[in-house]
Amino acid sequence: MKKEFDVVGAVIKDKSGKIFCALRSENMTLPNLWEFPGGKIEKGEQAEESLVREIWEELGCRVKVKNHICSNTHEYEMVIVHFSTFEVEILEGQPVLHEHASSIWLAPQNLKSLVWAEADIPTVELLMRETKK
Ligand SMILES: Nc1nc2c([nH]c(=O)n2[C@@H]2O[C@H](COP(=O)(O)OP(=O)(O)OP(=O)(O)O)[C@@H](O)[C@H]2O)c(=O)[nH]1
Repeated sequence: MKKEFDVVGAVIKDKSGKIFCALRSENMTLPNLWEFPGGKIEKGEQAEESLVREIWEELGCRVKVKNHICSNTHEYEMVIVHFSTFEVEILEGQPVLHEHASSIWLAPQNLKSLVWAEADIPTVELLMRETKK
């Protein structure tokens, strides 16, 4: 049976509405794919707590979790990921890459220029649709 994980991802926007996108490094699972920073929810944690912890570990900044954006389940070859994204606001500091290979701030309409982890596509599409309204 495939392992299943609950995973949270952060949608961080700058003042102009650009979104922070992070590139998974070669030594991570799903290497060289773009993602929303975040990670697995650990036992006993709420989704929001995990996101605050993961962003601190991965990007070294303090964030506040705002609204829920999207939840979906994606079945990869090896694992099943239950993925939820939230908009987060940076309270202190600026993202510094501790684990990712690269990062870029992109306007929502340009998000599809990157190759995303498959579980992230529903969030990407929702963010792109929102800006067209
Ligand atoms: N952080 C994050 N993980 C994602 C996204 N999309 C997605 O499919 N995942 C998957 O969800 C899982 C989250 O793991 P993680 O980023 O916490 O990685 P980890 O260090 O705990 O473990 P691992 O990299 O050894 O699996 C990975 O299997 C990753 O491939 C995303 O946007 N952000």
